[in-house]
Amino acid sequence: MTRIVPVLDLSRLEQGASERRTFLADLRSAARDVGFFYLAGHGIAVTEIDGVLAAARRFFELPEDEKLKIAMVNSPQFRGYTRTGGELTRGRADWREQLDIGVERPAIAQRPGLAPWARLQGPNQWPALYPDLKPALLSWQAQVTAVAIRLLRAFALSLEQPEDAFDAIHVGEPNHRMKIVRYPGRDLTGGDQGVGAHKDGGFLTLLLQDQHEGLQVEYDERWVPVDPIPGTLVVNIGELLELASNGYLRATVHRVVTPPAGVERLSVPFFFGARLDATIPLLDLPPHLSTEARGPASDPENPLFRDVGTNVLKSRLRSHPDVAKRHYSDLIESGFAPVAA
Ligand SMILES: O=C(O)CCC(=O)C(=O)O
Ligand SMILES: [Fe+2]
Repeated sequence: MTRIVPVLDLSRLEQGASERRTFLADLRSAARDVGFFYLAGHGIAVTEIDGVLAAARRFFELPEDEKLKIAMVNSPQFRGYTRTGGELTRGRADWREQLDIGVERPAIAQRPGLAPWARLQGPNQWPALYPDLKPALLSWQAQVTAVAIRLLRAFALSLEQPEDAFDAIHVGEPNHRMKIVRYPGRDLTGGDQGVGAHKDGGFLTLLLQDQHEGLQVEYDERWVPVDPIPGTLVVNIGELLELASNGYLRATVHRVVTPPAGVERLSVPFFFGARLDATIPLLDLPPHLSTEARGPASDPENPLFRDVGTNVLKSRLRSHPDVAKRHYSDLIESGFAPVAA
């Protein structure tokens, strides 16, 4: 039986012209059909994979008050710790705790006329009691960024575009976000929504999951499990790639179901986005592809904008109303974005 969510081996890109061609065809059909695949052959060492999961585990074992010292609500850049139940998906609480990390850059001094999304640039928050976390997560960030860029180039080729078609959206100031996430077991939570059904907002997501099940993708009007395969990353298409390909590629809805009682699940999603100052291009697809482009399936509750910074800021404000109220009340009062109560 073929898997609904296929496994693709990235090293085939380097195995001669014919292997490369079939890899690109497989990539295109996986991304178009289910929008999710497992990536093998990515070149990231097992020790690195084990290391980032161990670092995540140690962070979550810190005392609650230590984690709360770096609570996300301190950060206008939406970086830091969110306790279980503190994040909303479509207005409902997700039962997971997490630490959000972005690109380490200095904050931009505020002045009149600056775009609202310029406030998203700035430093991360790190736990004083666990100094090794920063190098572990920044090392992971660098490795998955390199894989994401290789994949993005492969996507460009698979859509019969120049290899550098997406360079303008990341070169110089790549923008991405990652998280370490812990889903507590059913005995400790208020429901079964680990994270509610959603699409990812960036270009591509590269997800590392531990050995526990829970991730599911919507396919053919049912939920299909994306159970862990050791050594692989799970890749899914984000809304920006759907938008750039006019819906030829699909940003698929997915969710995480709370683990059974006594089990906790860890994951490390990495969201490769576009520069905040970028505008998403509309690719000029060849006729045999453009006739099959469905147009992006924009969620009416969450409309998409080609202007990346506006898009990112609106979705962050919606997910984290406490940060919105503390740091963005001026924007909310001016009607910039609706925010959950
Ligand atoms: O934890 C996971 O497996 C997936 C998380 C996810 O979909 C997200 O954070 O966007
Ligand atoms: Fe997601």
